[in-house]
Amino acid sequence: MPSTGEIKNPKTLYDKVFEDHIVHKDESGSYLLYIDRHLVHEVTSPQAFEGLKNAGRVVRRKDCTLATVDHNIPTDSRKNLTTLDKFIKQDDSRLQVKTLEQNVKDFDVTYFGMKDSRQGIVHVVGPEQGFTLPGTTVVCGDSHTSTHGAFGSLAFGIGTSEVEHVLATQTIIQAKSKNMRITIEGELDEGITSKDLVLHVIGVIGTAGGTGSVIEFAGKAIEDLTMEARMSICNMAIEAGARAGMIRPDETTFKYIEGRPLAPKGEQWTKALNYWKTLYSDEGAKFDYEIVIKAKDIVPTITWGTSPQDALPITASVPDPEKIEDPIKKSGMERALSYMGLTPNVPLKDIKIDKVFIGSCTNSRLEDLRAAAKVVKGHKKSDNVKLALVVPGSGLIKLQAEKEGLDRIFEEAGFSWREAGCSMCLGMNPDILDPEERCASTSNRNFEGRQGARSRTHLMSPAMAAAAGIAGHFVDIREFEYKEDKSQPKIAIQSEEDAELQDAVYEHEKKPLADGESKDELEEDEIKDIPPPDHTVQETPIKTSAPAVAAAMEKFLTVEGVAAPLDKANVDTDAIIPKQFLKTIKRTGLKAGLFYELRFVKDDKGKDVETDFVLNVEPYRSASILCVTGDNFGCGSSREHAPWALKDFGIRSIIAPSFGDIFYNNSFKNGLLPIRIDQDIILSKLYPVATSGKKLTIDLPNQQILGPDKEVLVEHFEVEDFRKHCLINGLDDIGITLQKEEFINKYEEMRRDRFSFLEGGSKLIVPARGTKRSRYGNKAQEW
Ligand SMILES: CC(C)[C@H](C(=O)O)[C@@H](O)C(=O)O
Ligand code: SF4
Repeated sequence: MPSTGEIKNPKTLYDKVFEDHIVHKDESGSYLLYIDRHLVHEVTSPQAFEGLKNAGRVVRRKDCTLATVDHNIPTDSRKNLTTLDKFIKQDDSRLQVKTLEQNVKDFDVTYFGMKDSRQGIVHVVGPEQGFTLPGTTVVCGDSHTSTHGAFGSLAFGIGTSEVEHVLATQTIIQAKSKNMRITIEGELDEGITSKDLVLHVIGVIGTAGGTGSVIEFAGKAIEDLTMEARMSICNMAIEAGARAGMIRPDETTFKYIEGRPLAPKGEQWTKALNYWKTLYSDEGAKFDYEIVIKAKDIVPTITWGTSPQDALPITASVPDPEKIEDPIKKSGMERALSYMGLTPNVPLKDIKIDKVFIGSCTNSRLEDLRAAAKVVKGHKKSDNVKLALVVPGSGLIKLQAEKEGLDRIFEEAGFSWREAGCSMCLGMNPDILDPEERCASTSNRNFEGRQGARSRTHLMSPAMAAAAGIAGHFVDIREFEYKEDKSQPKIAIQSEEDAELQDAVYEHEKKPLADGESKDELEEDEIKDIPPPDHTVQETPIKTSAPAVAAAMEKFLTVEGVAAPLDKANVDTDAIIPKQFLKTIKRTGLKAGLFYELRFVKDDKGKDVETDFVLNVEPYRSASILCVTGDNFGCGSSREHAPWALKDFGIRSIIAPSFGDIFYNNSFKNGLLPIRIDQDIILSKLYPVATSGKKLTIDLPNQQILGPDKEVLVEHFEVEDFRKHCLINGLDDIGITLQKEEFINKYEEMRRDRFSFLEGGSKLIVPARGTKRSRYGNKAQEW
């Protein structure tokens, strides 16, 4: 870090990146931020493109947009892939993929389809291609966009309405988050991975621990990590409830990026590097929260329950609810144990598994596959393990792994080697667990039903998942006996085109850095002052008269209705609307999927039968308010289908102590009002009214909640002025933002100069359409 003496106005890494992207600030404190990189996938984009089409709008910055398919696609061998119609058997999955293919064609967006080796999980593809760069703002209609923060970018998941907003305006409306720093002091012990580290952190701070904050991960243990390991950590920042995770870019970062297809080259590289080296938290910068964890305290960690915070050392036993005093926590633990089919006090190492999943945007990179292959080498999959899937994060990772012979190692051990995609991480494709099957999984979410109806997921590192596949039960990786297999793996033969594409990205694998080599290459004195932006942040008052173009939503003034009581914490969006309902390309008709796993069970004939879940009981079938007692409602996935489903059911407002950030945002975009109220007030004043079946009134103009006799129960609730203004007037954000076009133009003018190394973006990619770069021959891409 360059020593600059005492810094007058010390800033955090987050502050710096945020400030460098402000296009405009209105007097209510709401910011319009410029977005440098927008990743798009098939699940959260159809409704956004449809919105653009209906309004006659175009994609503002095609060069800042990159699309691929990942969630819906089968992971079977693509050797015989001819057409999507034949290859994707599930109708709704095929429709989503084909809809994206049509949209990228109609809007001229760079796209890696299933016949392109560069296709993969969106969060693997961005960094792999050098599209993700330090100091950029990165968004995607996907909660794990936090992954990209490993590069020192400000990267976060958004909902579909925001996807449309970014496509149309290249900006996003944002409030400033809080700054949190988690420092991991000291060095990790041998064999402890970034996955153990992040599971440990979430176990300590909880899934709501980072709510409202951007977490900067710092400390020696983080600095020592590779980029791939750093990505696994930031990937799961969302599981800690954070808006984003960030890590200061350093030599490891620069080395990773250099030479990648979309990385800046020549003079632009030097200019970029000079800027990137200014991206760190200044000494004395103010963090709202500081957490320090000792690296030495981190051991191999796995989850036992249905939330990522249910993490324990592998040496522990299944927790015992009898030892818990807090009644809410106790009943939550009982429910989780019953769902997971676990008995208290059984050592975790004694728990047998049915399946293994090595993959997902958390752990499907080369380093992960190598670690798993090292474990598997020379062993055989245990007989009680029905399936062990290994799913590379991208086609290029698959090729490189095959070049190294990893596929042979897995296959010889009885593991199944697949094509790139999200696979069993959430089972929107054919890879799912059967009911009550237990999986050792390298993914990031162990929610109920996540990998299939009544599936049981345990999160862990790739080495631990691989070892569980060999032993048939969970294993402390430190005790695992590796086999030294002398036989040389058979190396796969690649086509010339594939080899070329892969070299462009993985060439550095051939020449690993010698210790200390990188440090000297980029001297401190190369750091030059980057001129400050030539634009000043402009403030304008909120317009009170709505322009015709902006009026799109139902107005929200007062809502009077029955409030359905929900005595639960950490209600994730997977629970609000399970994955099978995400395959729609419309925003409506989602009522049937709302709380599906809680509202229905199957009878003997496989028909849905209603449970006694609150929304199935009178008078709550017509509830317009949800009164939740526990924290973190709507955590997890960015699926806007959650507010769509709630709205479709008739819910207009949700009261809870706290909310998942993305869900909170998505609600406002759909005329739904989430209200944060202290838990003790909910429990003492609102919940009793809800359980009595009487009505509450939400008065947004006065920011009050009234009881059945119109008595004031909550004197004042908080809501940002801008959001309130939009709800009351039924305003659509895009219309409002487009009125600020002059500011966007001005920002872009500055950006072309100061951040010239970001120009061109995805449009610098060698075109995939009908070129020899197609993986399966020289034919044109299907689209
Ligand atoms: C489909 C998408 C909206 C979702 C997300 O936002 O995370 C998915 O990737 C997930 O992991 O649940
Ligand atoms: S978390 Fe799973 S489903 Fe979501 S993007 Fe990552 S791999 Fe795909």
